Amino acid sequence: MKIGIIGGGNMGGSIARGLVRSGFMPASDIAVSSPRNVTLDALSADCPGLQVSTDNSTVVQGVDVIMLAVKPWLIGKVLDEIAPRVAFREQIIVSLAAGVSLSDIDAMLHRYSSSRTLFRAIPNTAMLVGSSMTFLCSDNATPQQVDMVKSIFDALGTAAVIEERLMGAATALCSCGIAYAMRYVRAATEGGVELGIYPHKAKEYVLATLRGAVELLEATGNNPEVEIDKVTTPGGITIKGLNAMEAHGFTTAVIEGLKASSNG
Ligand SMILES: NC(=O)C1=CN([C@@H]2O[C@H](COP(=O)(O)OP(=O)(O)OC[C@H]3O[C@@H](n4cnc5c(N)ncnc54)[C@H](OP(=O)(O)O)[C@@H]3O)[C@@H](O)[C@H]2O)C=CC1
Ligand SMILES: O=C(O)[C@@H]1CCC=N1
Repeated sequence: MKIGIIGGGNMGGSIARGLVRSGFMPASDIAVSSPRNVTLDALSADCPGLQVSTDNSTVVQGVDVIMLAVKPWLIGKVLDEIAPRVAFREQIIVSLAAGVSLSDIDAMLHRYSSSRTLFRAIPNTAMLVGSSMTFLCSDNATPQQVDMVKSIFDALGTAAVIEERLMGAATALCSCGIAYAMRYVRAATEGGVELGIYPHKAKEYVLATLRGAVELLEATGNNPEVEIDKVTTPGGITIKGLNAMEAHGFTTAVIEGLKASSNG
């Protein structure tokens, strides 16, 4: 398999770096285009052998999968640039653009081809370390094509194929969600500092605690409340902390944040 990636930023760059680092494919089978040489030079330094170009239409030649990793408002412009060089019957287009639907992309390509295979992929920034939760949906794809695209994102973490109607919710939960998790880490770290722990130590302790929480939930399969019950001694300090957090809107703040993201 060969992959052409248009846009070498957070997403496009992480896909290229992640696929090479994981050993999923050699750098020589990946081509990346981006307008600035500084972006391409950094990618080439990390992934020797990668094919790089400032010309988007170059990277679509001879690849099986074309990834669109540019900002949402550039998708139409990029498609107009590459469409004359795309073999729509053979090449799969995967858009990473949040909020741009399969039918939006289909409409942009209507004048170039009557039949095409389209995917949307919504990963998160943890692709870089092989731990992204990525959501996929598709139009006009065979089961083999779905397996092929899923295998790419499984190499960068865990991929799930979902209905397109759920993409907004999934984006909020897991793609924006990584920023929300970071904000919890920052908040907990700041709390630790106020309680007298050095910042770098507080962050280390918070991360270790979160790792433990994730592993407990994964190992037991329990609802988080079951695990919370094990921590909250009646009349003890944990319930006092939880109730103070709820009094300040913890759960509501998280849910309202997710809803705001998903409506955006
Ligand atoms: N960031 C995230 O967490 C997530 C982002 N997405 C989606 O992924 C897409 C990319 O986002 P992200 O990677 O964060 O954005 P970045 O800004 O990090 O990367 C975009 C890249 O596009 C390049 N670029 C700009 N104009 C063009 C062009 N005309 N042709 C080719 N490349 C171009 C830029 O190049 P250069 O560096 O050379 O200037 C840049 O490297 C967006 O549509 C976003 O909605 C989806 C899920 C999560
Ligand atoms: O904030 C955004 O719009 C992008 C899409 C999902 C994560 N970042």
